[in-house]
Amino acid sequence: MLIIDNLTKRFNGNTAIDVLSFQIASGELFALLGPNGAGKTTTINCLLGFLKPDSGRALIDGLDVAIEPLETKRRLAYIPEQVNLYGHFSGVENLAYFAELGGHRYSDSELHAFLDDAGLQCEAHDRRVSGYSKGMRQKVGIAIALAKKAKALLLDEPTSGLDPSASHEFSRLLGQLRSRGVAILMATHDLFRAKEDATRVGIMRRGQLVRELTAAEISHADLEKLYLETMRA
Ligand SMILES: Nc1ncnc2c1ncn2[C@@H]1O[C@H](COP(=O)(O)OP(=O)(O)OP(=O)(O)O)[C@@H](O)[C@H]1O
Repeated sequence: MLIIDNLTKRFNGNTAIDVLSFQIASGELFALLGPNGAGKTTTINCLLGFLKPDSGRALIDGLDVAIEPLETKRRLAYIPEQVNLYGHFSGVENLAYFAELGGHRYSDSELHAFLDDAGLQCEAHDRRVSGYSKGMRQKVGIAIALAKKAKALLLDEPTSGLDPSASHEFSRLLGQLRSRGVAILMATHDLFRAKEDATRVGIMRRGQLVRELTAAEISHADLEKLYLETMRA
């Protein structure tokens, strides 16, 4: 479970997040849409504990990020637009390192099994990550989420720059994480993936959640129309 509770964040007097509240249950994927500067990344940074909110709370698995920063980080996995891995280490070495930071130590065969589950081709497991594509790096990110047994996953524009098959494969992996009970927050500009992958879709504007809908109840065309109308309002 992931909770944003009346969160407000200002930068030099400018309000980036304005009394924002929403909840994401275990096994749910909430897609957060909104124009550049709407406050999506700032929301994620508050959940990660990278930014301290001016008021309100961010909770992960019932724990307040501001009060228990280390424990909440252990329960979280984060996949930004470019997954940061150590380029001179292999996929399996990166996974071992990040899993251990999350308090989990695995055997070599267990680590390879996580990479297999995340769809990374066998021949790449022991290769240096510096030669990986964006999609391959994301698979290591998914493997880290699996190995950490993360309760919540934060994604910031994960499908930008992925080709259609990599994007489709990525959404299949998100489905797997959902079925394991992970609560997923995905900030995105990709209306198609939001409609396809999310249980709920939120539209943010000027730091506020101005629309919230159930993905299954809206068509692709209507979501786009609603988004554009919300931007014009
Ligand atoms: N570190 C910072 N210092 C000052 N202002 C910031 C900082 N981070 C974000 N902002 C401001 O907060 C507002 C929200 O930015 P944010 O990056 O959260 O938007 P976003 O919805 O993620 O946008 P995008 O779709 O472009 O990624 C913007 O006005 C931005 O300029």
